[in-house]
Amino acid sequence: MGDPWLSAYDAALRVARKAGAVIRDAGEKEIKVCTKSSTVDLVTKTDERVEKIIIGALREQFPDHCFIGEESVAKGEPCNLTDKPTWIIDPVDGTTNFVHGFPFVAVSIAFAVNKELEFGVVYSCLENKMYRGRNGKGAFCDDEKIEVSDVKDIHKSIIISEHGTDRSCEKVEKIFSTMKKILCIPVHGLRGSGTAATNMCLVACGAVEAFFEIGIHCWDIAAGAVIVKEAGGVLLDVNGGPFDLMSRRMVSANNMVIAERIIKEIEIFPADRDDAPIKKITKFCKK
Ligand SMILES: O=P(O)(O)O[C@H]1[C@H](O)[C@@H](O)[C@H](O)[C@H](O)[C@@H]1O
Ligand SMILES: [Mg+2]
Repeated sequence: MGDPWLSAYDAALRVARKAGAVIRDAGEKEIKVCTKSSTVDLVTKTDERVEKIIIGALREQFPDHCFIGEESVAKGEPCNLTDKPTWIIDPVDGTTNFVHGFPFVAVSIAFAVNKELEFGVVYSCLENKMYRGRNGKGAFCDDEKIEVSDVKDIHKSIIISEHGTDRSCEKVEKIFSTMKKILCIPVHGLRGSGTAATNMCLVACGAVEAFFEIGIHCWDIAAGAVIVKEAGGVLLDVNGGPFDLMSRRMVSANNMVIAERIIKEIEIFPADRDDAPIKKITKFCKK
């Protein structure tokens, strides 16, 4: 049998580039900002427009496929991963960065069949870097093959995490307590690009050893998960168990030694699963 998902992969690359160009253009103009689940969970017309462009183009070519998109889910569409061919899309990963002109913004498109991720494309559109990975076929940044770092000594590592968009003090305390413990191991440094998709690509290309977060969504990490795995890295749950795309928690690392060392320090807090019963999110826009 040939390569059943090659045309889907090519379509993902094409539409990611197109989406990135729309985001770059929109960043030059005035950006009207609305909020979703909290006052720091930002959304713009560009997020919605780009998601429509991506899903519109893919649906035209693949009318039988299913779609999970960040902005569609916010409007009340289901977020269930079934065995059917399913696209998992974050049109603008790093919306806060986009709004502020902080230069890491990514289009993230993944494709799963039988609940297995087949490929992932992360277009870091302000840097103009196309990261991509296909199951069993390696990971690339533009035309260059990428690999995770070979560092096993946590003391020689850089670790990424993020603060997320839930600012309840209890959670923020746990996030900072975890970060403090990791910093005091000590590691070489802690970083955060503001986009989970880009963070995972930084793990994949060996710039950092690990990225972990609780509270991310499947669309933030699905494409990055393929890229990390294909670059030789590992994906785990924050409790050391198997990675679960819908669980809203993840550790991605260059190897098990680094992953398990970080996991020892992570203070876990609850996050509702992505496939929990649907809650439409009310959007607030200032007049
Ligand atoms: O909402 P977008 O798509 O910009 O993505 C999120 C990031 O990817 C997270 O890592 C990050 O922690 C934030 O939750 C951020 O919202
Ligand atoms: Mg995102």
